Amino acid sequence: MTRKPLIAGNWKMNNTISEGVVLTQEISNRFEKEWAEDVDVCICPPFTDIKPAKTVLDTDRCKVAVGGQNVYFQPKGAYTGEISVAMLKECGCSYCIVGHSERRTLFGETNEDVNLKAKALIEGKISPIVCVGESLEVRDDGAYIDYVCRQVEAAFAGIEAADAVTCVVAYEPIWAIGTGRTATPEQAEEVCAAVRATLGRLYGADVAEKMRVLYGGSMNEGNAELLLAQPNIDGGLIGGAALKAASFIAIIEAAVK
Ligand SMILES: O=C[C@H](O)COP(=O)(O)O
Repeated sequence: MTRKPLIAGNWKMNNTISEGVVLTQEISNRFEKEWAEDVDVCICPPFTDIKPAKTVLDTDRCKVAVGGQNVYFQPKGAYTGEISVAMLKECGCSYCIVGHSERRTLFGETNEDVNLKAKALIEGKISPIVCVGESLEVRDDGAYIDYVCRQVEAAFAGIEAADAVTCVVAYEPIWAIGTGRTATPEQAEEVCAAVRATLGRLYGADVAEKMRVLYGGSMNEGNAELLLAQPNIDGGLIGGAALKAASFIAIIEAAVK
C-alpha cells in the first residue's frame, strides 16, 4: 500500500516570533500548491511561534500544517510552564511531537508520560508523532531493535487500533540527531520495518500498513531521497535542515518525487 509521506520540521528552541514568521513566509512562498496532493507537510515551531506561523499559512492558503513539539496530558490546572492539548488545538495544531529524545534525556520524560500524552492528543484529535530511538550505547550493545520496539509498545499501551491509525511514529536514533551522522538507508529501514512489525503485532497488518513511520536524524537535502525511497520510511522528522526554507523545501521535493 502507498502511504502519503509526511515531512515534519521540528524547529526545536529556535526562532523568535519575528524570525519564525519570516521562515514560515519563505516556506509558504516556495511551497507549490499541487505538492499537497502527494505529501503532508507540517512545521513544529516553539509554542510562542505556532499561532503567528499558522496565521501566515492561513493567509496564504498554504497547505502546510502546524504542530507542537510537546504537550502536557492534563487538560488544565496548576501545572506551571505546561501547555494543554486544547491550547495547541486553538493555535491550529494538527500534529504534536511526543517523546522526542531531547525530552526524554534532558527533561526526564518516561515511556509512561509519552503514552499519557499520546492518549490526550488522540482525545483532542491532534495526531501524535511518537518519537522512539536508541542511544549509541544501546546500538553498540546490539539490542537496539528490541529497545525501540519496547518503546513503541509502551507508547501505544491501551490505545485502540482505530486511534493508533491516526498516530505517526518517528524513528530517531539518538546518535544521528544533530550530529551530521545520518543512519544509512539500510540502518534506518531495518528499524522502521521492525517498528511496523511491532505495530502489526499490536494492531494487525492492515492497521500497521496504514500507519506512517518516519525517520529522523540529520536528514537533509543530500540524503533525503535515498532514505525516503525505503519501503518502510514514510517521511522525515527534520531538525537542522528545517530551519532553512531552501533545504526544507528540497526535502519536501524529494518526498514528492
Ligand atoms: O526532531 C528532529 C530530530 O531530532 C532530527 O534533528 P536533526 O535533523 O537536526 O538531526
